Formats: sequence, structure tokens, C-alpha cells
Amino acid sequence: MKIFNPQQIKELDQYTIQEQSISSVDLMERAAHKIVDHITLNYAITQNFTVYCGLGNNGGDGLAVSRLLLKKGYNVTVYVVKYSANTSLDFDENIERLKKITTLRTIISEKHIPPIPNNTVIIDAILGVGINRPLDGLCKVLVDAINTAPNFKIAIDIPTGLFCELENYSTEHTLLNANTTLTFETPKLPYLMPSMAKHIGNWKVLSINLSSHYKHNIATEYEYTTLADIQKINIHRAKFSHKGTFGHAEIIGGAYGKIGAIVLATKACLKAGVGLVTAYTPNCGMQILQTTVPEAMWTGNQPCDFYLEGNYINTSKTIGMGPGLGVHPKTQAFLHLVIKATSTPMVLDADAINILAKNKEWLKDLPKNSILTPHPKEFERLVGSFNNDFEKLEKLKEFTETYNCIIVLKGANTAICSPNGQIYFNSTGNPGMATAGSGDVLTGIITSLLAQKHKPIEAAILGVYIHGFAGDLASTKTGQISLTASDLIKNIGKAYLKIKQVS
Ligand SMILES: NC(=O)C1=CN([C@@H]2O[C@H](COP(=O)(O)OP(=O)(O)OC[C@H]3O[C@@H](n4cnc5c(N)ncnc54)[C@H](O)[C@@H]3O)[C@@H](O)[C@H]2O)[C@H](O)CC1
Ligand SMILES: [K+]
Repeated sequence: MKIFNPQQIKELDQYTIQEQSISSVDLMERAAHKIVDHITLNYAITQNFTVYCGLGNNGGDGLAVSRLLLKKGYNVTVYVVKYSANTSLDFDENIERLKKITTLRTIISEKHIPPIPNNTVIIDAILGVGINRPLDGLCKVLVDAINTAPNFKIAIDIPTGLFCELENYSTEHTLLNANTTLTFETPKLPYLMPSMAKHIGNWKVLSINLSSHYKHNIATEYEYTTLADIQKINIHRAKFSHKGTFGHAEIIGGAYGKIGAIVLATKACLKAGVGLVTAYTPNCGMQILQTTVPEAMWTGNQPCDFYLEGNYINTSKTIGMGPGLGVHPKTQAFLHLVIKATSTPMVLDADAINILAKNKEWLKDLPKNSILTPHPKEFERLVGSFNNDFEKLEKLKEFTETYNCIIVLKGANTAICSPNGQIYFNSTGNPGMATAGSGDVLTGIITSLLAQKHKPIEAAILGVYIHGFAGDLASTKTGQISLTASDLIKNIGKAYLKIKQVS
């Protein structure tokens, strides 16, 4: 699913109006119905609502929602927030429609903000994507008052005060803290940013059938990977395929006391469908590997605390490297040897990333389209610090473009950035996955998909989706708190089945 910027949202709106021969006020009505459908599903008729409406189309949405809720029998108090003299045409039309069924109240200055009763759900329709400057005056004081109130808050489209682009953004600005944001057609970029969660709350995309033609043809910098996107990827197995068809992966890592990381990555690699897998560990890993993963082959490196360059034999296997590797100086030299000896894309995780962060001049030796899977701290070690999540995304693009690689920046809504700077946010997964070994499982899955000849960007997107999906399926049995990395591995198969089932 594409993520549009405010300019594209405006164009999409206009394009739809022409393509579907629908008036903009009717499009607003369609949007309002979707909001009201959500509200009627979630709130009893006894619930009171207080709706704050601005003077543009976001305010128009608020007026239309208020009218539809009143008609259904809800108790709704509507305030028009008079921060300027200008109003939009669809706002004006909706004022006329609403006036016929209720009395409108107006807030004209910061001195006249009415107290907020505690039994009411607040609906924020003050400003939407049309925001072009930080909140000040009446809007700022009102939003501060709403934020102080303990009431549940629903934002229409975006919480008032939020900017969807780096331009104009500052952490200093006031913005409304919603508990739920009901947004139209597409998630907005900030919804995928950790620092914005407290302003957006739980968000839901409501489709208002905007032009598929426009959506299909317009290029966007950001995408949100949904099940429908994943189902376009071919995971079908042909009848006459054999294990050689699905590649040979080599998982390199582990040290004394950290062999479990390689066990997890190797098992996950198999479960994700690779034909053959070899685990490359220190000698102390051999028995453990052969006992816990009999399907895997083992090859190794003698000492247990570091890796020896002399022992490495370059093969044509697809390499996933890093879990439990350690950062001993000899291991660092070994990693450099491996990346120089490899010409096909590889997966680098954990200590492999930490070693590269210490030796940035080696990054240029990475095979083209290699996939690095840092967590936020590892990412910061690679690219340096940043002031906010918008800047983080800029650094992400800069890095992948400079080093011709793919970064999988792990977290809620993992961000996957391609070498041309396109960013794909993942939609699966849950906080239960923030557990030991979860990253090792991901390394195994992505290496497996690369070995199976998926294009590197596809392997990263699909791998991250499957990993999160397995986590969601596992948590229905274990709950999030008890979820372990082994539970993820057990659910990889089910995740594949679900993806295929509905396709
Ligand atoms: N395609 C869709 O997704 C649809 C969206 N709808 C809704 O329309 C709004 C966007 O409406 P718009 O009139 O463009 O902008 P706003 O209502 O957000 O803002 C109005 C107006 O306010 C001025 N302004 C900007 N910043 C400030 C500020 N800090 N203080 C005061 N005033 C400000 C500026 O002149 C703006 O133009 C979208 O979010 C949806 O809710 C449609 O209803 C359905 C289709
Ligand atoms: K709003």
C-alpha cells in the first residue's frame, strides 16, 4: 500500500472527484459515513461525543460526522473553532446541513474555551493534512486543553498539529495526543514512526474508494506492506523441483556460550524453505548443531573465542552472518575476508554489523544488494546520531544509496530501505517479538529466501513480513509476554499457509 504525501493526497482527492464524477461534498459525506460506521460499531448509543471542528475540510468532516451521529440518536456537542475568517466551501455546506438539526457552538478565543465534561469522547476535526504552519493562538491553547483532559480522543484523518513531512516539523510543536486516529485511504508517514505513537494512538485506515488508477500510477517514496502486497510475490513450488532448486545457505556465527543464536537462525532458515543449509561455527558448536538441527550440515573453525581467516573456504552458498559472532579483532579480520570473498548478496546481522560500524571503510567491500538487519542501536552505530524520526529515515536512504545495500531497520513497523531509497514499512508483528533470539530467526528467514533466489529487496520484505506474521500467530497461543524465538520458528509454516490460503 502506497503512503502518499499531503500534496499527493490533494491530487488523489481531485482526481477521484473528476474520475468518479462525484462532488467534493459527497466525497466528504462518504468519508464521514466511514467514520460513523467505526463509531457505531464501537460505542453504545448512550455515549456522548464532543466534536471540535476547524474551518477547512477536516472541520467539514467533523460537521458531517456530527450530523450523522445525531441522526442515529447519539448525544453530540459540536464546537466550531473560529481561528480565522476563512472557511472551505464544503465546510460551509456542512454548516448549513447541521444547523437544520442542532445548535452550533463557536469558540472564538482562547479565553472562551468551555470546560470539557469527563463523560464525553472527544472528536478532533480541527486540522487535517492541510496544516501549513505550527499551531499558535486559539488552536494551540485549545489543543493544550484537550491534551490535559483525561477523555478518550479520536482524531479524524490526522491529530491536529501533526506534520506529515520533515519540512516544518519540530519536536517543540504542540500537537494533539489522540487515542485513536481514523485516517482516510492510506496511512500517513508519521504513523510508522516510534516517536509519534503517543500522538496517533491506535490508527485505522478507512477506505473511501479513491481513484485506483491514480494510486496505481503515482510513485511514492514510502510503502506499507500489507497481506495483499505479499500475495503478489511468487512462493509457489513447482512439481518437479528438488532441494537444489531452493538453494544452499550458510549461516556463519556463534561463539562459546552463543551457539544458540546459530541454532535458531539455522532452524529458521530451514523452516523458511531453503533446500540445504550449512552452519559455520566454532568447533564447540558442532555437537550442539548436529544434535539440535539434524537437517543441517556443519562446517567450522577451530577456536571458540574467535574466527581464523585461514580456515575459511569460499563457496557459492548464500551467506547469512553475524548472530553470536563476537567482535574479537581476529573475527573482524575474518568478516572482512568473507565479504571480500563473496560476490553475491549476503545477510549481515548483529556483531557483523557492529564490526562494520567499527570499520566503516570495509562497507565499500560489501557485495552489492547485501541486506543488513540492524536494531535501532546497531543502526545508530552505523550511521551516527539523528534528531528525530524524519532525520532517521533520511540517514537510512543516504546509507543504502551510498553503499548500494538494503537495510532492514528492526522495530515496530520495521523499515526496509532499498539501494534507491525506497522505504517499505512492515505491517505484521507485535511487542512480544522483542525477545532474545528473535533477530537470529529473522536472519535465518531472509538468508533462506535469498538462497531460494528471491530478489534481495523481495527477500527482505517477504522475510520481515513472515517473521512478524509468525509472531502474530504464535502470540495467539502464548500471549505476547511468553513468546520466545522458538515459538516464531514453529509458526513460520503456518504463516506461509495463511499467505497462500487467501491468495
Ligand atoms: N482525500 C482525502 O483523504 C479526503 C480528505 N478530506 C479531509 O480534508 C482534510 C484536508 O482538508 P483541507 O481543507 O485541505 O485542510 P485542513 O482542514 O487540514 O486545514 C484547513 C486550513 O487551515 C489553514 N491552516 C493550516 N495550518 C494552520 C494552523 N496551524 N492554524 C490555523 N490554520 C491553519 C490552512 O489554510 C488550511 O487550508 C483531510 O485531512 C481530511 O480530513 C475530505 O473530507 C475527504 C477526502
Ligand atoms: K484532525
